[in-house]
Amino acid sequence: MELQLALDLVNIPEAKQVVAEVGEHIDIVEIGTPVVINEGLHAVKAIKEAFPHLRVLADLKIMDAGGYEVMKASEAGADIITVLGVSDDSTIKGAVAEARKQGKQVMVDMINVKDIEGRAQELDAFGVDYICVHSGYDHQAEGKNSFEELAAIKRVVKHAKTAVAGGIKLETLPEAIQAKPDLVIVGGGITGQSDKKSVAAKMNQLVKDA
Ligand SMILES: O=C([C@H](O)CO)[C@H](O)[C@H](O)COP(=O)(O)O
Repeated sequence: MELQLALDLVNIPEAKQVVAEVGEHIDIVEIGTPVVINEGLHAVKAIKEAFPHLRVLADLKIMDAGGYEVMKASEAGADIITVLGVSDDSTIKGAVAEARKQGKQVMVDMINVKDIEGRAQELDAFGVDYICVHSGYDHQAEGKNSFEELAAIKRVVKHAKTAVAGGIKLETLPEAIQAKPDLVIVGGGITGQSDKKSVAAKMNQLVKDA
């Protein structure tokens, strides 16, 4: 099991500072959607150049033009690029085809997918690399999490890796890892803490021991 740090509410210099602090305790660093909106793909390039040993995920949440957007994120240095599960099949297939060409990976974000199990089976057949259940900020504000959805995709996904994201904290991590996802994604649970390094180290230990 691996740990991904999501950077959402920072600019490029702040992102570098956080990764410098916790980098030894994470496997993947995510350039979050708000950062991409604010800074563009320069943020992906800057973090990949500064920390070449870490895999970088560009959380573009692609909804259309899958092939083109995966190509641009790949050029910026992203190793993994996100596409929305609610997108058209052709968008997802285009993203996967381009990722294969570029030697990159595609993560599908299942945010707002209604038939989680059915869609996960379809996505698995399209050859996506990761399927991620996710309670976004707005769902988190309503007290939701994705732990049941994780158990649901674990029942049906045969090839893709599984991931879980959305409001995971040190205290809720044991519940998140119960269904044994391949990847746990944590943003505010690390970046919102005063001692980020120690929290990241504890989370990484739990993830690696699971
Ligand atoms: O994808 C995310 C969200 O939609 C904002 O872009 C976050 O990266 C993801 O939810 C993880 O962050 P936390 O919920 O703060 O753990």
